[in-house]
Amino acid sequence: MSQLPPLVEPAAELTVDEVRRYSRHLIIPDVGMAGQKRLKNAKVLCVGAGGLGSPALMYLAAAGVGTLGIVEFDTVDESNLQRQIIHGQSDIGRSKAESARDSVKEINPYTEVVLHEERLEADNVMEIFGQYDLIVDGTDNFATRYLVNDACVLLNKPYVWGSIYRFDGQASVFWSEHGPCYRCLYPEPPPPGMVPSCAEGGVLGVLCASIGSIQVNEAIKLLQGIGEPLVGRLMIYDALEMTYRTVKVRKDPECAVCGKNPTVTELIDYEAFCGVVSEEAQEAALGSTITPRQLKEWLDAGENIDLIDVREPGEYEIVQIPGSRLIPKNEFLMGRALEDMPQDKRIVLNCKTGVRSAEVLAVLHAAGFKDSVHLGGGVIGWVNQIEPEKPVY
Ligand SMILES: Nc1ncnc2c1ncn2[C@@H]1O[C@H](COP(=O)(O)OP(=O)(O)OP(=O)(O)O)[C@@H](O)[C@H]1O
Repeated sequence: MSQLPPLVEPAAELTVDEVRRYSRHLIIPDVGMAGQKRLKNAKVLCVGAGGLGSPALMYLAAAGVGTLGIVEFDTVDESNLQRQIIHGQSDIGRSKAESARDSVKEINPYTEVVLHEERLEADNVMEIFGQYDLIVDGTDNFATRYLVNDACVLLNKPYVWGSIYRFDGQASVFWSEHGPCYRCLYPEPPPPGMVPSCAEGGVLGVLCASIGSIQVNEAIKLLQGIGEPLVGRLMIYDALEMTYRTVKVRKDPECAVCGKNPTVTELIDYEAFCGVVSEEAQEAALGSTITPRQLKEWLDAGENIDLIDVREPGEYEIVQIPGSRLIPKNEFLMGRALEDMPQDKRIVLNCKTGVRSAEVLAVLHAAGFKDSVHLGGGVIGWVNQIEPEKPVY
């Protein structure tokens, strides 16, 4: 991919204060006065003010982007602060959108901030995206990614994408007019439960800065029309090995949304498309879900049960239900754990919130362990109702 034309026209002028503020940009030949004026005229939307959205918003603001939109519906949780550096201790419990706006304003009072305090969904995305030149995605779920992608294709907007997990990060720019879209790379979402989220698997806080700042770098290049954008390339970063590499991504002529004969010509139901919980799991959980109080009664009465925790070892180390033993979900999905299942005891599964245990329950029911059950609400529900002195995460 060679250089693309600038996405926005330059603003009429910079004030004396702005010249002082952006002087280290202005003396870069590739940016200069014209480039900085383009940033001033730019309208950039960041979806999510979380791990990726934090550094993205902070650097977009510091760089002098004139208008920053923030779509975010959630509030700041203590467990966010390890990586979501746009929020601080005193923001716990506040709206993330408002907290992010305050930080942006502190970094750069010349940036106009527009808040969209709602969940981005099929029925608001076109109206919101229509107000911006470029979309930076800082979200963490497949339904939103396919939604953002499809809306960007339909509106012909560049989509600056990033993804993080533990020590691994990826970034790319999807822009169907000039290259592939997200669906060309990932035509289908993974089956529910197959790809763990950061909430399940964890994420190194500083990885957000590495990938979020690459997203800002790409946004700035696109707005100004400089350098080689990541259009048609996927950047893969391994923070443990400390390697960056890029691989080519080709436009798929059969792509459902940007191909020659698209089947997706308007927005769809993305929650259903991404199947947050599989149908098998939902079916298995029907009539086979117990409450924390029920489990407590069984444990106190010495019932003949085998309580199996299907989370990851690091999660088990933080907090467990007394008497449980650990067998991570994948051991069931790969079929390895089934051999060790007791024939003479009722199996009770638990995970963090009840999603993963429902997936395993479906596997157990299919393997003939029909009376096995799982704990609705998982270990979080257990701590809240039975052992509130224990930590949650
Ligand atoms: N459809 C959406 N509309 C608006 N904001 C979204 C949407 N989907 C996700 N987000 C926001 O994107 C951010 C993603 O941030 P991050 O991946 O760091 O996760 P988190 O949800 O804050 O943390 P965790 O899942 O670990 O508790 C979150 O603040 C989340 O509320």
